[in-house]
Amino acid sequence: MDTTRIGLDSGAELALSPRVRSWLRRRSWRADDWTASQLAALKGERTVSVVIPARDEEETVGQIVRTIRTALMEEEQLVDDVLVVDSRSRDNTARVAAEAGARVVAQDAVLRPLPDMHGKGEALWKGLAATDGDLVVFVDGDLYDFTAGYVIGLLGPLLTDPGVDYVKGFYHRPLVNGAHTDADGGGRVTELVARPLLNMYWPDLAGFVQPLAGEYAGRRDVLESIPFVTHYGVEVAHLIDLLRWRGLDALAQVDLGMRTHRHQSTQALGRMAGQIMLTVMDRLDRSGRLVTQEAPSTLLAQFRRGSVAGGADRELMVTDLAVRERPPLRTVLPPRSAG
Ligand SMILES: O=c1ccn([C@@H]2O[C@H](COP(=O)(O)OP(=O)(O)O)[C@@H](O)[C@H]2O)c(=O)[nH]1
Ligand SMILES: O=C(O)[C@@H](COP(=O)(O)O)O[C@H]1O[C@H](CO)[C@@H](O)[C@H](O)[C@H]1O
Repeated sequence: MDTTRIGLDSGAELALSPRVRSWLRRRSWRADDWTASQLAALKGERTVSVVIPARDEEETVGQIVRTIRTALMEEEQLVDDVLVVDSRSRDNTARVAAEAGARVVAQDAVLRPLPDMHGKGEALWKGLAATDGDLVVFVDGDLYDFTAGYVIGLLGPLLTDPGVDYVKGFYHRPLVNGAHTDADGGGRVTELVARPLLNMYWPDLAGFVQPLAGEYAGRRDVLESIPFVTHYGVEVAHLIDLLRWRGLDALAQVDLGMRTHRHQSTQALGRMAGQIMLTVMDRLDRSGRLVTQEAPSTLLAQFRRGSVAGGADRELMVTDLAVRERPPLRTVLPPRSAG
């Protein structure tokens, strides 16, 4: 089986650890290595939930839900539940998702007595809590070219290899800016922040093509046993925590082809980068690898063009990037009844 199209140049052959080279060969697949009918037959009694975190995604969430329902719930019975977590949307995300056939929950309505937390990581943790599938697939709600193959590819290793607990998607990520497309310009925070930091401090994760991919899947018992960092720290923390707890071989990746999505502004990505850096520094601190006299500030000052009162031509704005963390869900939920 041609499991991957990732070639290694001579420099990489020498530089990459044998463990990562071996992992790349054994733990990289392609979405078309499986079909929905094959996996539907294989899944047996196991159940599958798809969780879509969505904040102001009325333009794209409906098509994603319809694709999943038609291809993977009606034509094939691979997916049992598709949930959209309405993450304080200010548009018609909830209505569009419901009309497309998704179950919809409001992020802050799940596990109500708990105090609210914020951001994408919170939406995902609440989505995990509001579903019960043995396997859980996370799909961003802002994708323009989502196909059922994303879900099929992510489920493939989990349904065929009991040694795999968690699967990340990877893809080519064009950066679409109006009429101009940079074929591999997407994943800016990945290339500028996450990949360098992971290579520096967790080189075993160097083989992940898209460590921040928003499409990934895992076994519920594993997902309920790890913390979910709020905001945009969630993906990088998952990889670091799972590497430490389950080991590299429990992780895998699948080539999903191409991914285009709604791009955020550079300043928004600056805030995302700050949250990822704070998460990485927290993980370094926890493992005793970061010795500092004082904790890093969580405040980010940014400057944006625009007139403000008094005629200044740029405005200083300050954002508190502090991320928090939800504990493993199993420490919050009552024990599941056996059976
Ligand atoms: O507070 C938030 C922030 C983001 N998202 C969703 O998480 C996904 C990824 O977020 P975003 O597109 O902002 O990140 P990017 O893909 O630009 O890195 C999208 O479906 C968002 O609607 C969310 O549910 N709550
Ligand atoms: O990969 C990235 O650099 C960022 C930004 O992507 P773009 O530069 O807008 O294509 O997108 C990802 O990062 C977020 C933080 O982990 C994830 O939550 C998003 O799902 C993912 O798209």
